[in-house]
Amino acid sequence: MLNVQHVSGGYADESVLKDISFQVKQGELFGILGPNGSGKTTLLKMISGILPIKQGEILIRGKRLQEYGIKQLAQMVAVLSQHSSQSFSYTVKETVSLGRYAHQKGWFQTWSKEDEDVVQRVMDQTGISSFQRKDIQELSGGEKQRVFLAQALAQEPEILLLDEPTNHLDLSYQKELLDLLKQWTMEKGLTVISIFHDLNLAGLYCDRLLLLEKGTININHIPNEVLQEDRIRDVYHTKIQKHPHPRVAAPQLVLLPEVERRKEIFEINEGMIWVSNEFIELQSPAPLRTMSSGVVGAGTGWHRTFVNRHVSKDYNCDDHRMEMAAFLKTKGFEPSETVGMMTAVVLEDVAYGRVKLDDFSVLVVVTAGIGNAIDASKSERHDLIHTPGTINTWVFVNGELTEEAFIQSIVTATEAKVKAMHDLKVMDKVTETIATGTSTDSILIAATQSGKVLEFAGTITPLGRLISKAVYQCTTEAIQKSQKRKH
Ligand SMILES: Nc1ncnc2c1ncn2[C@@H]1O[C@H](COP(=O)(O)OP(=O)(O)OP(=O)(O)O)[C@@H](O)[C@H]1O
Repeated sequence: MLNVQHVSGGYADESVLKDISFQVKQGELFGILGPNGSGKTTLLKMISGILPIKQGEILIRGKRLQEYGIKQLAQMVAVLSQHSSQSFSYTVKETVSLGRYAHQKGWFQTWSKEDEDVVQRVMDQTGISSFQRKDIQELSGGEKQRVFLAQALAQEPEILLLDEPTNHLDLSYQKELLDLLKQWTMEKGLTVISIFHDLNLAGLYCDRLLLLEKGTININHIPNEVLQEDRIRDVYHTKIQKHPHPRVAAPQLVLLPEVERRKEIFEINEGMIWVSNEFIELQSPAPLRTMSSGVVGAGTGWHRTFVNRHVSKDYNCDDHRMEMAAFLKTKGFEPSETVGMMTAVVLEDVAYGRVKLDDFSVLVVVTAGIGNAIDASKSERHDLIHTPGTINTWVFVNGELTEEAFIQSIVTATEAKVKAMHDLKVMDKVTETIATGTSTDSILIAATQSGKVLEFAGTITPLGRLISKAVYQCTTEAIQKSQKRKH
């Protein structure tokens, strides 16, 4: 659809863009990124024919840009610029209708039924029909933006050029606009080329991204390749971290502030554990980085309160997450800051202990109910019944863990738990073989993310050794206490 070949040019004698080449296919949502002054707007002006090209060619549908007449080009390309403004007093509908100019024939321009239909349709699609009689000067920045988008769409272009289209738009209109553009590219084959300052929106919506750096192309590729930590840091001169979008297969970037919130030096220790009949609680002085399977606070996050709540053996609830969150609130805990688990064991049977090396330490807290113990290798012989007999394992690390170390910590802690069950010969009642856990075991790994960097947590690494030892000992002790209570 669009073919940019070795284009150079800019303003007066100075070449802002140097030897730019890329292609955009029909139906693509193509993003142009780059720091301030890198040449994004200049490139868009060249594609729209506003700014002459010094060297190279721009072809639209195989035909050189210069060979198109003004009206012909306006039927192919519409532009929504960053600072669309008009000084005349027009109504919304009149402003949108100006977009039909390129489609009107002859000297005596007539307003056809088709013109009217198109204007009404694009006003509906952009959600501005309800205020079509209002004066454009009376609208908010976001409303104006949508009117100018409708004007560009009324042109019925094949290529839509946008300079930061989400500027002025609040969160929901940003999403709505981009959803709409994406839909048009997919359903109507509209080609959209848009400048983005928000790298996350670009990563979420664009098929391909062109990253400009000082008037040259740094990379032209799929979002995952363009939005690499090193590349963005080098081009934008700022620290960022890449992480996956939680719902969509798209990369997202987060800024890493130079001035971090005041980091207190603290250590998670046994003195912070508080046990009552109702719950075991540990309050951290600052949020810890967590990975857990808690009823509340599951997945990865930052949490400062940890609660293991006692529930009766016949606890049954349609929405246990909601119920648990409500419980936490009644006890004065903030659910968004809490990892919460449930157990039916008597809480005073908790076992905990801290193990140390010179430069870091690990605190483990375990409650173990084994009435529901299961041999994982034969679990298909069990009915699917969730009972509260559960082993809840908390692992607190006073150190800084990598993502790898978090996951390895879960593996290592699980292996140590299985071995404790094995050595105590905890039986699966159905299969009459040694159990490996219960069907509802839960785990938490929480790290202070300060102090020693702990890259790995496999069983023989320094961190793995401490986790194995503490989890094995605490699980053994907690199981023994629970067995003793039963007899
Ligand atoms: N009308 C102009 N006359 C002369 N130089 C200009 C003109 N407009 C822009 N420039 C220069 O061209 C360079 C690229 O500007 P351009 O507007 O294309 O950057 P941009 O990547 O869109 O930046 P921003 O993110 O700030 O909008 C800048 O150095 C700018 O000073």
